[in-house]
Amino acid sequence: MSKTSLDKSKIKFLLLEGVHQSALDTLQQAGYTNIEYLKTALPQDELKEKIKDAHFVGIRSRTQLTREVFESAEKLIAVGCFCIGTNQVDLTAATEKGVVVFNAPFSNTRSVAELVIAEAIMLLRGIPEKNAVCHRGGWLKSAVDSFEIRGKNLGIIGYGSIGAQVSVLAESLGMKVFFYDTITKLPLGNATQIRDLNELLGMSDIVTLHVPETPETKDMFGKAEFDAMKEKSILLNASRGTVVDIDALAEALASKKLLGTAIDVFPVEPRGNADEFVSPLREFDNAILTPHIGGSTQEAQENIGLEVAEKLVKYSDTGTSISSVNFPEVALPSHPGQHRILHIHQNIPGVLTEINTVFSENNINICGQYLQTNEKVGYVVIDVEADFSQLALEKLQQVNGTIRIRRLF
Ligand SMILES: NC(=O)C1=CN([C@@H]2O[C@H](COP(=O)(O)OP(=O)(O)OC[C@H]3O[C@@H](n4cnc5c(N)ncnc54)[C@H](O)[C@@H]3O)[C@@H](O)[C@H]2O)C=CC1
Ligand SMILES: O=C(O)C(=O)COP(=O)(O)O
Repeated sequence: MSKTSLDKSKIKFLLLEGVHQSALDTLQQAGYTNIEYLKTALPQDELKEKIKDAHFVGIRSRTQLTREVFESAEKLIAVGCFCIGTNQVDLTAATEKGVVVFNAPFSNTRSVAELVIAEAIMLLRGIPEKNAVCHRGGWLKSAVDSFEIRGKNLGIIGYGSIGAQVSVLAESLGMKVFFYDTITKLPLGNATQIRDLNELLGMSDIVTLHVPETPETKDMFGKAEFDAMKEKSILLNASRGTVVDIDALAEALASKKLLGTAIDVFPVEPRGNADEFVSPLREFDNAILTPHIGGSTQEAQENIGLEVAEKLVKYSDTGTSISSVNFPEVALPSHPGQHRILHIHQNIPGVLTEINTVFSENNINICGQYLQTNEKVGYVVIDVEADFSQLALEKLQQVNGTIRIRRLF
């Protein structure tokens, strides 16, 4: 089953933020040729205009898909986040509109972990400052505040896919790893979970943040947390810019409490490479500032392009919502020769009964059916005899609570 009710050449993909060529190749190989490709994110007004006739949209971390944007996106079926974070998408609004959201939860994790380890080594040796001084014609040959990474304590906050990889790499370099996470996690290697954040901060030479952007992690690292850190320790943040209070960090650098910092993500980031980057951290030579490139490697981007494009193709061709971040997960095996109806509805009592009544009252045989619900929506995939699919489609459109309905051949 890979024929869509709308001719594939009419199904429009809007790909933003320069997603990798592998995404385009995957879509084209699957027969989807109506692709608009842009290298940057779009301001809200332009985005609302462009998204109007898109059936699928592909974004990275920069594009804000707000409720207002979803209101304009009348034809939108699914969103592909070609990254890990989905905080830039109003997932509640997406779900209510029957729009499925996918991401790539693993493909760039190694890239972030490698960057973090490299930065930790650089900062413990004072390289950013020494490098800056050399560039200005100076010479800072000194061993003061210069340390090996071996034997140092690393404190990881958020021991998920990235945090756990940082843990393994750090141990291979001889570091002692401790981590703090809100849920109990299996420590890899010899790592130790610490239940109290302040305790972790007080014992770590290097602290690295790997939490998602949520209401709980917003500003979770402020003055109190800097105060709780060891003297002359280091903070790394390659998670989200909302997690760290940048003014408090600037203060900790100015007072020399910290030996240095590496920040990849900022509360406000330029929309594209042509815009100015503004931050109070610019004045500190011992701050490694990178333009949100933790996951920006060729390897990661190619894998993400393939992974997310495949998920979009699968959802378009077969209705499979497995690994979606906001939708009930459904994958019905194909029944050759049958037609497939995808019905998304509000999760209110009685909808499935009404759906099944349509079939019994009209003598339409169901060949396969799979329903899953979450707190907002129900998603049911039904395979029916080809001759009856048009009738079923028309009747199901009238079912109370219907949000969206689609047919595949
Ligand atoms: N700089 C970059 O280019 C990139 C940044 N990221 C960011 O890194 C984040 C983490 O990525 P993954 O490790 O793949 O996510 P993950 O979901 O696998 O792990 C996150 C961990 O943080 C924990 N956590 C959640 N709230 C917490 C809290 N308040 N305190 C302590 N722990 C908490 C979770 O329990 C989980 O173990 C992503 O959400 C994304 O925002 C991801 C990829 C690239
Ligand atoms: O994967 C993530 O969550 C990231 O932060 C990477 O974002 P990007 O694709 O580089 O805009």
